[in-house]
Amino acid sequence: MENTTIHATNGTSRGDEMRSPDQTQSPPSRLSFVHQSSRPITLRFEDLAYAIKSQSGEDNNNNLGSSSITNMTRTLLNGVSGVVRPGEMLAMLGPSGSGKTTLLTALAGRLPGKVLGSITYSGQPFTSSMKRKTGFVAQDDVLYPHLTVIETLSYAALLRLPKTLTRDEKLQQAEIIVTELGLTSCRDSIIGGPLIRGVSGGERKRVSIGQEMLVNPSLLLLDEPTSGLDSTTALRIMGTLKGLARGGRTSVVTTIHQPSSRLYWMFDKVVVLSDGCPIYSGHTGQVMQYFRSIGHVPGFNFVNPADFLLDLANGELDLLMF
Ligand SMILES: Nc1ncnc2c1ncn2[C@@H]1O[C@H](COP(=O)(O)OP(=O)(O)OP(=O)(O)O)[C@@H](O)[C@H]1O
Repeated sequence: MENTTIHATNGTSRGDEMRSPDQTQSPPSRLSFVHQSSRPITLRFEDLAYAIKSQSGEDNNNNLGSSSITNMTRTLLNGVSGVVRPGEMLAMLGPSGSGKTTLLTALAGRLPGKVLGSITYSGQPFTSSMKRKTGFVAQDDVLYPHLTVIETLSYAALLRLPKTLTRDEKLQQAEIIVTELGLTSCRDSIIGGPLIRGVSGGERKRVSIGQEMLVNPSLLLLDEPTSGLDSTTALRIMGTLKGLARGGRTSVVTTIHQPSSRLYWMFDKVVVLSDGCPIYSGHTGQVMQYFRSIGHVPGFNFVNPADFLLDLANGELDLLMF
């Protein structure tokens, strides 16, 4: 049985789980193909640390243009652990620059240089076979500006779905994704780009997510999937991802900036980062109980635990009563 792992300043762990009613229900979905995942994966990361070498230049003599370069090491992640089982959704929360994207990129096996600690995928290291089972939606997605929404998804379906499906079945999957992600009204609009006006930023983000959902990943990693979206659209997308997680036994990991309370409760687990260090890693339902147990109680009645966590991660301790 899995125990909740909580890393905080004192490293304490707690066991009881509280869940909101929202967490126990998976939204219905019609993603027929993507719900057929037969390769569920447990993602486990333990004590991750990552540092980069940066150079800072300082002019010694401006007239002669000479300068001294100092090599500095900057730690971007330190002691981060967690586990995501098939069907679970994990959120990475923290202030801007706290290391969320770095951690997500590490879990996707895409970080250059050495990541200390251990990352395993059902007990195995990252391999090219694991890469094929992983979907990654980056913060700045790259799409062809001249293709329409349905063309983009149809090409992705034709290129990336297995040969066991007929051409018509593949195209049908693209249509299902269009409906599922609420893209029907812009189905035939071009994606667009800096020079040609196309779909909105939120619609564009949904197309990027759809491209990855199409291929039925065992592990789906998404960087800020809800940024720039209104809360209703954000909830709808997360509902779709939750349906994918539950139905397809996909492990879903996302970075997220400022989730609403309803969005927060859609996640099973959360890792909260502060300057690259975890202040919490475990079940979403246990957060308040855990921080209360170590003396951090919100100064007023927080409706949204995410607000409390972000205050903590930002060092806003004056908002708290001890
Ligand atoms: N290759 C790099 N070289 C120098 N600094 C880097 C590099 N990659 C990341 N950083 C720094 O590491 C820190 C963490 O970056 P990261 O993108 O992981 O943060 P984040 O929590 O995702 O931020 P945001 O919410 O703003 O996207 C930032 O201060 C960033 O500037």
